[in-house]
Amino acid sequence: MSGFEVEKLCALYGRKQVLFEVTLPALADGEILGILGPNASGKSTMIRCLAREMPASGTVRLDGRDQSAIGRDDWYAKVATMPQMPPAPSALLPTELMWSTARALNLEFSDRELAAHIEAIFLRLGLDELALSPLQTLSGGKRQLVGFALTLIRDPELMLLDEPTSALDLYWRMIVLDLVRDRLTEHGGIAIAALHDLDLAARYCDRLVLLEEGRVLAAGTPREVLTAANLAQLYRVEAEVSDDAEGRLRIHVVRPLSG
Ligand SMILES: Nc1ncnc2c1ncn2[C@@H]1O[C@H](COP(=O)(O)OP(=O)(O)OP(=O)(O)O)[C@@H](O)[C@H]1O
Repeated sequence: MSGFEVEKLCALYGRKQVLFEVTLPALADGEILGILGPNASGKSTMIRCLAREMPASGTVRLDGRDQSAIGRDDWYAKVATMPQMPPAPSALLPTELMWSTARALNLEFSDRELAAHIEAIFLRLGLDELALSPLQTLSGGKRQLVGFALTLIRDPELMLLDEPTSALDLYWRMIVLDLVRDRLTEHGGIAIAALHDLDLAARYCDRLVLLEEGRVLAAGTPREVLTAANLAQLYRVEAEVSDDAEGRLRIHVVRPLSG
């Protein structure tokens, strides 16, 4: 695995253009890229295009190979996507969903190995006691954790996560991103996550892209792009950016800017 490159990505819904020549920083093995931007700036659309769920023009290269040159089955084996919507409430059990996803991916696990693998994932995510509870009886946050568990079934080269922590409390937000980091450290790969939480973005992402109305406003390390001026332009908020006692970037949003 050598990297992931995205150049001049353009996407439309009908005649409405939503992404305008979006180029991402070249990503190396082990890196997490955060995509930040206000509502409707195009984050989910970008994740969908990268996941190959909707057409786009431009260049997408995984491991030096053009996306279009990689067969669909091969692509879905290499790329795990967590959509913004968690698994719908239904009578399905979390464990059934994990098994059917693993079967659809043709993973080379014996039944015994797969059962142990799923149990380990559920344990890490605090889902072990809910494995046999129908999804319709789970809270929204727990269903989001089940959605994340699905991306951990295999070791993808690329993880695409659309607001993976939006329904989670403070503890589970960090556990999910710690797990992404651990996966990349242990097995390699790249993660791209659309996020709204600036503190999480600063803490976990190696690089950030700020999206404004489908265009890149800024790209770079959290320290380079999370400036008071960029936050004012992007989100229309007054923010104070400083370092905490441990040298971590701290963002304090003071108020919405009027006008
Ligand atoms: N299926 C669709 N058909 C038509 N327009 C769409 C569709 N999905 C999204 N859009 C439009 O594309 C633009 C970008 O939407 P997108 O969902 O990518 O934004 P986002 O940054 O993920 O927003 P949010 O933070 O609210 O989830 C919006 O103007 C939205 O209305």
